[in-house]
Amino acid sequence: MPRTFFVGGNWKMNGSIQTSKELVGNLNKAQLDPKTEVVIAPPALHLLLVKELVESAQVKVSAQNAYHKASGAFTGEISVSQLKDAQVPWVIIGHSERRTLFGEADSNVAEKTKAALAEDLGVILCVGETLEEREKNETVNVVVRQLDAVAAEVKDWTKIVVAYEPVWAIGTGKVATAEQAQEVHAAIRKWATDKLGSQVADDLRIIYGGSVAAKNCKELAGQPDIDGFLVGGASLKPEFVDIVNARL
Ligand SMILES: O=C(CO)COP(=O)(O)O
Repeated sequence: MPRTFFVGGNWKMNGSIQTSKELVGNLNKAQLDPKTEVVIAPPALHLLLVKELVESAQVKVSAQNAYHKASGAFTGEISVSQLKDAQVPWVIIGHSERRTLFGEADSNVAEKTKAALAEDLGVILCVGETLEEREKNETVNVVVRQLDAVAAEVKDWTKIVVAYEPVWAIGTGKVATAEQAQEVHAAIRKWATDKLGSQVADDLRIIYGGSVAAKNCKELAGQPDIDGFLVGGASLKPEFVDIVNARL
């Protein structure tokens, strides 16, 4: 079975009630490639509003983060169980901004992923190297370390989408070339084959994130191991629709 193309829009900490309504309104009006799975991740405060406003069954919502405990004295956090209760079907885990700005270690990412899957959520699991790590030729080692940490806790990867997001490409306008991205995606698929078996590896969606835009998405989408995108800045603009339709 060919892997279903997956395009996520990570709105990060952007927008207001009004702009969220406008973004969903634009998506509701757009012609989306029916073969693409679309998941948008608004700020937590806007998640349920956005979920209510989305008209197409093709478009689902995602949280940008979650805490692994079900409930308790964890001020400011939202649990995976609360996401499940609110019928939010996806969660982004391990985004590099969570890792670098909020101190999330590989072990935190692993326990969050495990907890989210236990609630039957889909997980967009982010991995990727810094510029310094790339320059030291450590890209694949870093990504494998990040994936191994999750694989130590999680055996069933069928509800995980891996997002390869090189940190140096995020929000910088400096997109990885199609060759650079394909090389790492292929290494991730090889890791999955060795660690999880060839069937799981064949089915695993590996998406690319980092300065994806209408102007570069088609070439990236043409690579054999690029199964979609996780889009930041451009997911707040009308061009998000062009990215969803990259394979058309
Ligand atoms: O971090 C990203 C998506 O999660 C990518 O962000 P940009 O598309 O703004 O580079």
